[in-house]
Amino acid sequence: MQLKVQPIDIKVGKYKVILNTIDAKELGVNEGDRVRIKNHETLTAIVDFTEDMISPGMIGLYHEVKEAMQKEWTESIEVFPAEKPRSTYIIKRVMDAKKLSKEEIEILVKDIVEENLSEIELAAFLTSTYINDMTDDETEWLTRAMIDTGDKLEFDTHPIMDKHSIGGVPGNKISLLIVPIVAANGLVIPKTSSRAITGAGGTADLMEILAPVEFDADEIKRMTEKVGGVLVWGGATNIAPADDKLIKVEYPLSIDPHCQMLASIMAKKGAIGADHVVMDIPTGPGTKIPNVQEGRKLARDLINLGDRLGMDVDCALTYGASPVGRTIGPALEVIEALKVLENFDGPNSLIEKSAALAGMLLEMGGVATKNQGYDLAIETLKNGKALEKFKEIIEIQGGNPNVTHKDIAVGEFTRDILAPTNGYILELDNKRLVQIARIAGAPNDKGSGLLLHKKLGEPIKEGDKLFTIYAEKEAKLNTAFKNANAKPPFIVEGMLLERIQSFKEI
Ligand SMILES: O=P(O)(O)OC[C@H]1O[C@H](OP(=O)(O)O)[C@H](O)[C@@H]1O
Ligand SMILES: O=c1cc[nH]c(=O)[nH]1
Repeated sequence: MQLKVQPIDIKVGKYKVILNTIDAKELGVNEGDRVRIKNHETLTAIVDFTEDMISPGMIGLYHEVKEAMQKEWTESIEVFPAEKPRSTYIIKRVMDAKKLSKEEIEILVKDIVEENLSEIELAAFLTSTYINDMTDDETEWLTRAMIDTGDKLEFDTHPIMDKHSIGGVPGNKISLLIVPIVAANGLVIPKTSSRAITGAGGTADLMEILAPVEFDADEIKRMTEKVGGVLVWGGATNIAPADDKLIKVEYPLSIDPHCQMLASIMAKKGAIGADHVVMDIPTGPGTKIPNVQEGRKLARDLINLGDRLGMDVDCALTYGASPVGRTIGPALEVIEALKVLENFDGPNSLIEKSAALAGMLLEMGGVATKNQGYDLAIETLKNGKALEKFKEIIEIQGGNPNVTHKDIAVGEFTRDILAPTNGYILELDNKRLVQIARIAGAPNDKGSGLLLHKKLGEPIKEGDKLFTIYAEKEAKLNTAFKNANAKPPFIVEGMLLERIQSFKEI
């Protein structure tokens, strides 16, 4: 069918076109099917429908298709129905709990990277792997395919250190302390991070407040060679490019399937050529890993995958039953991290966790002797060397190295949630805290989030502040406030939990 071209300057992240339903019917294609479009070159695109936006006889070309055809622009093009990519049949096999071959996984990852799959197909793939986990072999092939479809970093110097958290605990701003501690001790740590997946602020969302985080592989190498470390967003690089495309679909589903998590993390480590990696596995109710047994199992899987890829991986099962520190959401978390770096002033949970993991890396990298890493990490925070290094990292990434915690802007709209009664904080629901912070606008509104005044086990009096919600927009604040009151993320109880009476005849 010959159709007249109508450019639509909207970026949709893949090759997509939009057809009037009348033409679509005549072509015999349904929404989500593929068409091949031909001017001088041929390109396959996913079909959207409209009844009124595009008239019959026309075809709307979204930005990516328009760009691809720009070289040899024509006013009309030929459109044919096309086969779906082979990956869609491979995804069906995953839905049916069938095991995939190495070749099938390579085809699938290539199609993900080349944007040949729709969000629906990607969601089906992710949901299927959430239900039917992959085998060790499949996970290794998935990881290798993710590494091989992107750029790789090769440093002349070794060892290359790295750290990664599986996420799932709110307020986990520890990378902002660990990377400078490790680099300040002469080790090399080119850290790439994701944005939030199930949380209200990923490391990349936090770091972006202090400096740009979008760099390509060559820039990451150059900056790391200069100052020993970086904190950048993996999604902006072409390092393991399938990763961010999958994470974008995981985010609205709030899922992080086991095999995807392993591949996502280890592909980023493999692509930067990491020799020694420390993995943070927050464990406890309301996290991705509910108990220590599950945590140990994941640790074994990560160590095993590291071994298959030639990396030395140590895992830290960390306390995850309540947030790290007292802040959730990008700006609030950055302030808390900067205060520790500037004055060694901050919650124990944040300082202890960061020093413990940094200490493991210092030992693995051979700059601290066994069991001395933690002390060296604390010393590096106290003597200001970590702050000095962090400033170098901020500067090389294009931020202001003289920034202090006082410069970080938080949301101007705030409301306090108060304790309904005297008692103790008996429960602190991680998932609800994240939900409330997200409703308030985090992570995209960087100044939105929560400041916790009380944590698990702490005593509280009726009317005391439990936590403060920060938001950049008043409407979001009010919705978050209502949501927090409707289903509070805390349970406050007196010491007498419940009175159970003996059976008495009255
Ligand atoms: O949003 P949830 O699922 O909590 O986890 C995502 C966060 O966890 C990891 O942290 P890091 O890069 O090791 O600092 C990711 O990179 C990301 O920042
Ligand atoms: O980088 C990360 C962290 C947690 N889970 C993932 O899938 N990727």
